Amino acid sequence: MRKYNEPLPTRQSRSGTRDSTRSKQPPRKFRISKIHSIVSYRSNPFTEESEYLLRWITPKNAWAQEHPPLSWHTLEQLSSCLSILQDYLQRQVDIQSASSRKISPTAELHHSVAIYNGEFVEISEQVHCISSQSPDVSTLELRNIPPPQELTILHRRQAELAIRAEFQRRLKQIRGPPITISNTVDATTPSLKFEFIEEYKIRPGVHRADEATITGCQSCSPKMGRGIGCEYTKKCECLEYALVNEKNLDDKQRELYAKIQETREGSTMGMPKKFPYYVTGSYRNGCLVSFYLDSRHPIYECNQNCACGPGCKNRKVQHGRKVRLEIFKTETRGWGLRALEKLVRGTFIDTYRGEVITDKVASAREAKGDRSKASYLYELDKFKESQGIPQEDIYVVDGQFFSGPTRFMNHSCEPNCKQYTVSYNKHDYRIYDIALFAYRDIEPLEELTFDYQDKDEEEEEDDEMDIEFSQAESEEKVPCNCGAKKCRKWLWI
Ligand SMILES: C[S@@+](CC[C@H](N)C(=O)[O-])C[C@H]1O[C@@H](n2cnc3c(N)ncnc32)[C@H](O)[C@@H]1O
Repeated sequence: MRKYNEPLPTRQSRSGTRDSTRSKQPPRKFRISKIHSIVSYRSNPFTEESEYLLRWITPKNAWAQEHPPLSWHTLEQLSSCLSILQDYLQRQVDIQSASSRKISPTAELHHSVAIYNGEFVEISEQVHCISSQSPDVSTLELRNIPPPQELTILHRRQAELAIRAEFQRRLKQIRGPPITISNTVDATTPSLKFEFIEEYKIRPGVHRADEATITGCQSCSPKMGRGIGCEYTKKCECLEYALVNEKNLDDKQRELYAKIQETREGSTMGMPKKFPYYVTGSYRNGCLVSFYLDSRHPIYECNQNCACGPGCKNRKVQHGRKVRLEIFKTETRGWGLRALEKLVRGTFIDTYRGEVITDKVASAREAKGDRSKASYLYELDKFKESQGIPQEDIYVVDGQFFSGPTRFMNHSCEPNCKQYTVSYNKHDYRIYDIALFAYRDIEPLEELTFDYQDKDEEEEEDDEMDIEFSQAESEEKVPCNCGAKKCRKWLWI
């Protein structure tokens, strides 16, 4: 809990314009409120500190709407709610660039308003403002509210540095090797409304398959063979779901497998399978094998109900990121992601995480958003066709407000990474991990990208035919700035 006991002197009391006869204490019920926004800024002539005028959220009744409480706060005091300051800085930029429109940040306040000192409290991880116990609370006619001064260069810089420091503090809390941030393009920082998470956040209406369906391999043990866990694909019930190793099929199996591929019906159980990861001491140890990199086959890792134990080599993605990453600002694609070390083909980077929401909620969020702004929605539709799942039952991962570093990965039509389905429950077709792997060797500081469309070649050919036809609707589309020779020109076709 954060508290500031010393009430700030108000502008009115310093300038002597406070009209104490009009002083109004807000009704008791308004004493705790969430913060709405910053509506003004001043450079305090006495302390030379920056001070921001905060508007608090008021209940939807006439009195409250007409008398929104406001209070002045220093940058230090805003340290627990810097995303509000970040919004204010962005709004100042927007106002300056909207040359045809004059926007006043206080335009919506038509009446006399209360300006009084507030204190911050954190309730359920959200910052609220409570009115100070000080009697120094007054009302002020709107015309007396100072119009926001233009932020001094020094104060803007101080605010930007405080915002950047907060983002770096959050980066340090992420599990695994360090993640840094770099921006040589401008002074911005990714939104502080965004939070890093380690696991999916399951939202209402989304259900994982029953725990009882999480079956594990029972005949395996931690010390099998060369001590690599589930080495023997014929013995391991998890690896039974792995990709068929065509090289090792006998004639009868080869015939059956060809039929299964043609009709997409039948079972590959009992056929030799391919282990997904390199398991021996080469520099590729732990990397996804080419066999999987080039196929769209899901990876079924061992799970908590398996007898092989945590050291089993059929567990890679579940142990998390092992590479050092950097979030950096690009010239034309917003923020991007790069690795600070060389990645060999098949290296696991990280999963794409977020809130898991229903298709209906995703559509509503999409409709609310601006198409030209960034999209962070990723459909979990890998098994849609094979399992006949209707579109409305598909879940969607939204990485806008909660996610991991891969949420900053941009699209490329010729990407250096690819996304793969990783499942720990063979019987859950609606929730699984989306894991990003290097698709080729990648040099340090090279931007990491993947193809947002993730289509097979056949589908891509269809799309190419569509492009000319659909360019007429180009206003709806987001232009692609990947710069690849074979760029499809639009992000989503
Ligand atoms: C998952 S986010 C990637 C991170 C994003 N650049 C950011 O600053 O937060 C996807 C969004 O990034 C932008 N983007 C990604 N790849 C792009 C590309 N090749 N060309 C233009 N914009 C791109 C688009 O706005 C897209 O909706």
